[in-house]
Amino acid sequence: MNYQVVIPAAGQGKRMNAGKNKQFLEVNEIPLIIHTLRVFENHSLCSGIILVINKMERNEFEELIHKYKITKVKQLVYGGAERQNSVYNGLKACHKENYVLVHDGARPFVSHTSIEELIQATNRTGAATLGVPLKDTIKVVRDGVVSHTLDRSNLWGIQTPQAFELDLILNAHNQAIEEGYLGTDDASLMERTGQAVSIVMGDYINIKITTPEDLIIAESIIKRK
Ligand SMILES: Nc1ccn([C@@H]2O[C@H](COP(=O)(O)OP(=O)(O)OP(=O)(O)O)[C@@H](O)[C@H]2O)c(=O)n1
Ligand SMILES: C[C@](O)(CO)[C@H](O)COP(=O)(O)O
Repeated sequence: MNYQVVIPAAGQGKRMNAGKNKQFLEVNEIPLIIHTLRVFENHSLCSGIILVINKMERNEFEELIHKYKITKVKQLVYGGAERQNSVYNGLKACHKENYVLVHDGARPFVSHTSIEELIQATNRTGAATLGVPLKDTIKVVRDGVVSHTLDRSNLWGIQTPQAFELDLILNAHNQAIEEGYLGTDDASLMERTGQAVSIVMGDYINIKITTPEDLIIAESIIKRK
């Protein structure tokens, strides 16, 4: 079952504190975004990539796409102030095909196996997300004091890709706009429509490169590949 993927890469990388979009930072001498794009460039089921970028960075992205021969990028779409805005802009550019995946440009280590398991789950429920059971104890904290501890047995760390039937996720985004809801992932918008979202076991190495420490981990992951 072929799919298209929307890759939001229009953030500022504030938590990385690198003075530029973290997508351009190199891991093992290759820009982060190229590591991510190559996953889908090299996946036979991926029919096309919609890359969501900051308008001011178009030249940089075009140069990298050309240099590294990423042929599946079908369109460069401009992002918005929030990740949700960026993803929505990317979804609107998708053509009516089976499934659409939404995957953070800052997650370079997702595997083809995980993607294919995600698509199989989407066949069943119309929506699915990768995730991993949490390993740390999670507590709710208010004003610097622990309020209570959550039952870890039902808590998952959610990753991307997340996969959807295109019409369903577009409807969910439109509903979120009408309700003024801003979520931190796309599955949460689907949940609000009452749509079942399947959870698919991901890999703990499918990390999101967010803070400087993540670059150290990324270098070691790459070296072990
Ligand atoms: N307005 C935004 C915000 C985020 N993203 C993208 O969404 C993914 C996940 O977001 P995050 O890891 O938070 O990236 P940044 O927003 O760049 O990081 P920060 O919050 O530290 O600024 C990233 O690939 C990022 O480029 C986006 O396309 N548009
Ligand atoms: C979508 C996501 O990667 C799932 O864990 C996460 O919510 C993105 O959060 P961010 O703050 O936009 O990086």
